[in-house]
Formats: sequence, C-alpha cells, structure tokens
Amino acid sequence: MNSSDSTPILQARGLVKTFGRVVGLDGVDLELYPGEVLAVIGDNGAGKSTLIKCLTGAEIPDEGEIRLDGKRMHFKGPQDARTHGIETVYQNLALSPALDIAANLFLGREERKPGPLGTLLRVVDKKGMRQRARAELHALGITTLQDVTVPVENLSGGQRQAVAVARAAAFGSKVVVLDEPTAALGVRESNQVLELIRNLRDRGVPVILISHDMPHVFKVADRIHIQRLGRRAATITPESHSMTDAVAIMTGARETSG
Ligand SMILES: Nc1ncnc2c1ncn2[C@@H]1O[C@H](COP(=O)(O)OP(=O)(O)OP(=O)(O)O)[C@@H](O)[C@H]1O
Repeated sequence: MNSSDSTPILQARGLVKTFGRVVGLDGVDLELYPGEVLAVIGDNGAGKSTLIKCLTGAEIPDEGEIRLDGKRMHFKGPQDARTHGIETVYQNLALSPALDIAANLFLGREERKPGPLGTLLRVVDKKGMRQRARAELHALGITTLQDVTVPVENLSGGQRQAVAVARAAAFGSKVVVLDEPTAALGVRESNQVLELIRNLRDRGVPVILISHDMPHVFKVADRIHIQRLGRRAATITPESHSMTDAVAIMTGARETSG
C-alpha cells in the first residue's frame, strides 16, 4: 500500500549525529509511508541504532530535521516521542517478568476502576485491563498467548516478544519501531513474530524494523533502507533487488545512486 506520492508519516532529512570525533550519522534521509514495513539494514557501525535513537527521541541529532505527519518535531526524550505516537521495542523488551501479560501490556498506563474507587482510591481495574488485553491480542492475531493472567517470566522468547509488540501497538501508536525482534528466536517463533509485524501493518500501523537477518527482512519488508557509513546508501524493495544485491550495497561492493 506504500506509495511515494503519499506524505510520509515519519520523515528524516539530513540527520547528523557525532560522538566526539566519531560520526554516527552523516546526513541521513529516511521516509516511512503509511501502511508499510520499512526495514533498516546495514553493517555493524553503519548507524542503524543511532538513526533509530534519533527518530525515537533517545538521541538528539546535531543537525537535520524529523517530521511526523509533516510536522517538524524536536523530541526531548523517548517519552516525548512516545507521547507523539512513536513506540519502540528494544531488544531487552523492558517487560516486568513477575507481572502477568495483561499487567505488562498496561505497564505505566494502568487503568483505574470507574467511580470513586478509581478516582479517589486509585484502585487498578484489573478485570477491565484483562479484557482489553485479550481484545488487543485477538485484534493483532496473536494466538500464542491464550491466558493473559500468566506471568511473563513463564513465557518463551517469542511469546515475550509478542507481548512487547502488542504493548507498543496497543495505545493508538502511529509508528512502531522494532529493534532486532527475531534475533534471539527459533524458526517457528521468528515466523510468528514476522506474522505479527504483517498484522500490525495491516491494521494501519507502519513499522520500522531493524534487523541483521536478511531472509526475515526480505520476507516481511515492503521497502528496505540500506544504511552505510552513517548515510543512506539506497532504498530498495524485495522485488527490485536480491539479498545478494542488498549485501553488495551494504558493504560498498556495489555503488548506488542513493
Ligand atoms: N554513545 C556513543 N558514543 C560514541 N560512539 C558511538 C555512540 N553510539 C554510536 N557510536 C558510534 O557511531 C557509529 C554508529 O553506531 P551505531 O550503533 O548506530 O551502528 P549500528 O549500525 O547500529 O551498528 P550495530 O549493527 O553494530 O549495532 C559507530 O561508529 C559507533 O561506534
């Protein structure tokens, strides 16, 4: 559904970020369009993490601009970006293992009971949150989490990833950024996470996927941003280029016009 005629939901222009004498980003452009999965790939040190951190408020770029829905943004931190609808799932997932699935979905945004119990006594609406958690998992097509009262510490790696992605998707987010979501997973669990990414996109939430796993990227991405030496070397699609092409662009074995 992505189209270069539509306005990008998220756009970066000329982002520069230096760390002392090290250049992390050297004038990067990126566009994320509505309805797409955009993969970001690149060799170690190419600037993927720094790019994502700038887009999600975890780093403040030295130069360049970030636009969300066409509007210039100056994120002060990750919470600021989150408030604007940019949700990021980092590799550590930031879940609370001892809490159950429903509580993890609502971590930091607990819902209170209606009436004085909630407003005055701040009693958490456990039942309501569990119902909403079930509905949210169902809407995302997550079938591997049957019981939302199970503590997260009892879940497999893929199930934990699903909880983290569902949480990112659950609160009206505009963009979900996933950092290596299949890195620690086996084949079956990886496929489930890829399916979840497609479901998320099909529900209207565009996704940025950072991954080293070329087959996964080619399975799920609509477009692929190739980062090299702090810049965008090219944007390709799984239809226009092969994995070998992508690696050649990534490593500089093949020059591109960007
Ligand atoms: N906080 C920091 N302090 C100093 N240098 C940094 C910092 N963060 C990133 N860099 C440097 O910026 C460059 C880009 O790093 P970045 O982590 O963004 O690359 P990456 O593509 O995510 O790499 P990897 O795949 O290895 O995670 C590297 O040279 C890195 O050493």
